[in-house]
Amino acid sequence: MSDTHNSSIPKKIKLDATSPPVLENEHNSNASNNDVDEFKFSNELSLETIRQIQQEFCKERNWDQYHSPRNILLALIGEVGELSEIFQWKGEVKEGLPDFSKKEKDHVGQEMSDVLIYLIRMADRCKIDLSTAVTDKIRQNKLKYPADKVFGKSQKYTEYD
Ligand SMILES: Nc1ccn([C@H]2C[C@H](O)[C@@H](COP(=O)(O)OP(=O)(O)OP(=O)(O)O)O2)c(=O)n1
Repeated sequence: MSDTHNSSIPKKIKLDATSPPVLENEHNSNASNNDVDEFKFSNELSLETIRQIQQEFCKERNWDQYHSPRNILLALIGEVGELSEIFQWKGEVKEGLPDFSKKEKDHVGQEMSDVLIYLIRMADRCKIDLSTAVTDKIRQNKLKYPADKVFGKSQKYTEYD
């Protein structure tokens, strides 16, 4: 059955060491429904779309001259600092941020967006295809941390036999 016919069926990401990441219907895998989180992002934006929007935003303002890789990196770190500021002094926070006000949670989303926008802009200015880099990195992570070897353990890969 085609993907369109199964759009309401939860999907599981399949990624092995040899093939690119694909979304496959759970019907076609051995995974149980418990493996799929209910929370998910909307499909509004891809990394490439954000790259184009930010490129346009900067062109319209004649800001390319300021957006050197180093300047963008500093701006990115500044935004990570702003994101950290929201969490500082709060101690450990619960998954889903149930104890945050709506205003605080919106603020978290805004600062995360700034971080992502600058990260994508930096990749663009460095001419690094971030989509491909992320795909490669996820593949490396899977090889470095085989599930059967590290299941339930949190050490770095260098600490395993
Ligand atoms: N020279 C700039 C300035 C801004 N932006 C874009 C990318 C970020 O998404 C956002 C950052 O804007 P601000 O520097 O105004 O930072 P904040 O939005 O975090 O505002 P504030 O520092 O008041 O919280 O705008 C950009 O691309 N290049």
